[in-house]
Amino acid sequence: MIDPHRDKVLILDFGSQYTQLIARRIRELQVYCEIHPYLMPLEQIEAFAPRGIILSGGPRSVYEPGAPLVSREVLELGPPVLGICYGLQLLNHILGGKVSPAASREYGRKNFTISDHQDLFAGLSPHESVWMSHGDHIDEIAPGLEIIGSSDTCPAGAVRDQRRRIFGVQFHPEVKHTPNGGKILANFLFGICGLQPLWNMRSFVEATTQALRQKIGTERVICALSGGVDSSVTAVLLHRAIGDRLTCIFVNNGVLRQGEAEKVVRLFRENYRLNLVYVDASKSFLKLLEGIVDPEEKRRRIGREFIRVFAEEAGKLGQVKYLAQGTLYPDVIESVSFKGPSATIKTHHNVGGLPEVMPLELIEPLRELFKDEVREVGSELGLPEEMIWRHPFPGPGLAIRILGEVTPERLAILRQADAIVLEEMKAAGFYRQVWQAFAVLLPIKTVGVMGDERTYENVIALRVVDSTDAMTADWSRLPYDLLARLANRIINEVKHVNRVVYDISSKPPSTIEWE
Ligand SMILES: Nc1ncnc2c1ncn2[C@@H]1O[C@H](COP(=O)(O)OP(=O)(O)OP(=O)(O)O)[C@@H](O)[C@H]1O
Ligand SMILES: O=c1[nH]c(=O)c2[nH+]cn([C@@H]3O[C@H](COP(=O)(O)O)[C@@H](O)[C@H]3O)c2[nH]1
Ligand SMILES: NC(=O)CC[C@H](N)C(=O)O
Ligand SMILES: [Mg+2]
Repeated sequence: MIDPHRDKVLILDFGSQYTQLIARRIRELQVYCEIHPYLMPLEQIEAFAPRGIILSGGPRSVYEPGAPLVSREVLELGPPVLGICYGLQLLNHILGGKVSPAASREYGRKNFTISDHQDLFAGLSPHESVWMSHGDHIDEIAPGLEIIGSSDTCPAGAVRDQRRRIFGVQFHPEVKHTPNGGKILANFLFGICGLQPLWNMRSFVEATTQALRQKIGTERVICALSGGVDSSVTAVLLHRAIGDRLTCIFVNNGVLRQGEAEKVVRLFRENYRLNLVYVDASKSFLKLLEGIVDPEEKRRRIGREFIRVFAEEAGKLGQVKYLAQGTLYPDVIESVSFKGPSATIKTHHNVGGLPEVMPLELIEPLRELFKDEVREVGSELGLPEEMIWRHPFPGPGLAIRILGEVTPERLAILRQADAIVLEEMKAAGFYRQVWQAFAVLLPIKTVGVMGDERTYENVIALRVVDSTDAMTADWSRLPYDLLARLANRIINEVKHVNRVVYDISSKPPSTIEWE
């Protein structure tokens, strides 16, 4: 078996907003890569054994005191190096050239003239459109470097040293606004570094299954399973590796969607025959939520109860060594990035520090993957489409979509409305096109008229958003007739609702959820 990690690329991060995009593009070209802070020690770089090194862009200027630098040794390790934007300026600086502020800042689409098509620009036209975003430029080119491309205001727009296999571009090949950026990256990876496109989810599944078997040996593993994409793929992958030695714990917290508990249990018990402990703790959760209207207090109570229930169930299982979690690569990057541990990581991302409660070692088989790669793994593993394309659903569930107190009556209203939203979104073919679609029950009543009778009933807000990572989002421009159908069905079919409104706020300044 060929190891999909064999041909890998190291991306040293200098703080560019595009660093993750570089990684995405390389992965799309089927090459494994990792992002590390520019301060990664030389021995660690050597141990990582990259077959190509990319220096990212960054907000600083190389000539400033305290600018982020790497030692010259990094350029002399052996693997070819590609500097992008700040990375190019850095190369030039380290190799003895001069970088200074340009007369005019270049920002946006630019025409770029290519003067050499041998390696980095093989197969490209003499003129290409590229995306620029810089205020500094190469003023004096370092000894050994030659110019292979330029724009009207940036003479040293692309440079190389063929002997030492060092390359640099002032523009950003990783953004879509550089239409042939992918070709340039492919030239670097396949032409210059001589890599092979080994990274695909089939080989990932094979390699990871073996690695998990080796690591876990004869020990036992537990996994908190929500039925969401991340924990489901984690569970199925582990089940494939260690079979019966995996036990999943799925908690019904009383605020799940309509039919969700049954669906998750059926899918995992019947299709995968995996050990699934189903804990119906809905009574205790709902009891704890009685009278609570503050959103943060709802979250805290649900989080604490999750941990209690989980610990109790895990305790019943006896000797367990590992806890599996569906941590993804963006979570990892956020916590190791150039800027240091990020404050934006959501505290809710795992079940809330379970390892502190129980002395378990963590297993995170998806920690190298982006969400779309996780979905592909799910597909390789034969998970049903419905599960793979499921919208994210928060751990505190419907509790944070019922504004005000969570009561059995109000839960029933929201569940039914929510089920209609999902059904109609799927029927109209819009479910997969949007990031999330759900109903929210508002804590107010409004007047309506039904069959000549005055009504005084609840309002449902519809929230449907487009997003790529939930960090920013915009309301989806759904067709009016779909909105009309949603409103009609909800008002007609759900008792105690007489009005539906559509949320047209973007994030920021609003958030996706209402609480
Ligand atoms: N009802 C539940 N029972 C057991 N574990 C749960 C439950 N809800 C959430 N969890 C745990 O909390 C983790 C975080 O939940 P989160 O919603 O962020 O991720 P997910 O459900 O795996 O995927 P998605 O983001 O697609 O919903 C889950 O991966 C799972 O381990
Ligand atoms: O597991 C979770 N526990 C939570 O407490 C929680 N709050 C928000 N979300 C999800 O995170 C994304 C961003 O949501 P917001 O824009 O509302 O912050 C959206 O996808 C939300 O659904 C949660 N997920
Ligand atoms: N985007 C970048 O990498 C910018 C690099 C450098 N700070 C400049 O403005 O030229
Ligand atoms: Mg979830």
